[in-house]
Amino acid sequence: MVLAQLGGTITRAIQQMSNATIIDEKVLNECLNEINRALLNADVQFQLVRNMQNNIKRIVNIEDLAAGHNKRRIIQQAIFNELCNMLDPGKPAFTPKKGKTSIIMFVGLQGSGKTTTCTKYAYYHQKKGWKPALVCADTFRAGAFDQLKQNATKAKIPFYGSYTESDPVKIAVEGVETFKKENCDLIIVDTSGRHKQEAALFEEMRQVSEATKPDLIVFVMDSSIGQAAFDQAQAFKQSVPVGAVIVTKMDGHAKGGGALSAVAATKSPVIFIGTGEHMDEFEVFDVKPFVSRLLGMGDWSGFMDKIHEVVPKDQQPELLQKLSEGNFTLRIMYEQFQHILKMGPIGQVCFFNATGVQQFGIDAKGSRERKPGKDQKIHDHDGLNDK
Ligand SMILES: Nc1nc2c(ncn2[C@@H]2O[C@H](COP(=O)(O)OP(=O)(O)OP(=O)(O)O)[C@@H](O)[C@H]2O)c(=O)[nH]1
Repeated sequence: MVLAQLGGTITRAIQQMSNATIIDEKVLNECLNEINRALLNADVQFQLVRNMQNNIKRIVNIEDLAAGHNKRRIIQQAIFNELCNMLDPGKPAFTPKKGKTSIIMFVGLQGSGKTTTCTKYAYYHQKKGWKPALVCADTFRAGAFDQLKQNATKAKIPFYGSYTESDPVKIAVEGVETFKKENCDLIIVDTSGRHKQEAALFEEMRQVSEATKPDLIVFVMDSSIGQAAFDQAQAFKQSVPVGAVIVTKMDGHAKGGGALSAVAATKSPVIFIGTGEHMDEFEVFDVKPFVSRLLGMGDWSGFMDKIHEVVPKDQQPELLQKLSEGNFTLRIMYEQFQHILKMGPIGQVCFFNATGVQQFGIDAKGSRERKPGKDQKIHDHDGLNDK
């Protein structure tokens, strides 16, 4: 995980600055140069890095700081705030409400992980009591519908798509209408992968968006995209009103800095990160805890969230009751031990998910060839029938 290396380098630069006997302009510049190098190495866009350096210098005016000021803390705080600002466009993404129909459209480059992420997003909400549904409007990649169907079936999420219809707008509209009638509160529309040179495909994406009127358009971005992230993300934003970003493959060897560039290009926040191929390898993204973890400052809120996730909710009051009565038996200890094991290696709990709870696997892409002779539309209510 190269982002962890980035965090390590920034932390070391701050540490070196802290070790200096006197903190003057030269020491500050050395620290900032080191941080800049680390960010550029992690593929963060040059302009963003330069803005960050200028902002910190403007906030931390060494000459003007009186002798009594704790310069180290002020600089540390300024670096922390600037990293947060880079990832925070200042306005939150649209938040769907349980029980009220919301349409969420997923867009992105080929292979960025849209189909996988659509299912993860649906599964995440389904676990929280929502009624999600998936619509496959990807008519470009043969096998996309089979992949979505397979994932949806495993997660028992209703899905809609077609083997023969080649118009994604038609499928998207039909799917959305069908699931609206079924009172689904989260209708997720998966679209084909495309890149900014493909004008026709961009036009098609715009039409799907216009026809389905999504409440939120999510730009799915592979964390390994690197410096190309800014331009690609900007091209998507110029065609459709992207309102949020999901960064995938954060478990790989990607430098991850492209995420910062995508936020800047789309002026939209990162809402989730994908941390593996499996359905539950998906985490809510919060800027401050993320930057805290990046700088090795720990993230206790994330840790507590994880505990709440692995200890079943219905057992929590009973457990608290027993503990408050001083009733701590070997069985309770064994059960809690089992829950803690589900959290995976402790070092990764607060960084990038390694829960080890892999109830459903998501398969790799299906065949690139369409299977002939299948002409029926598929609309499976419980997702269990493999038509
Ligand atoms: N390691 C890892 N792999 C992922 C993650 N998300 C998706 N993948 C894998 O990335 C590959 C591409 O994912 P898809 O969901 O098919 O991507 P797509 O954007 O729908 O692809 P197109 O429809 O061709 O544009 C698959 O092998 C996924 O299993 C992730 O967070 N981590």
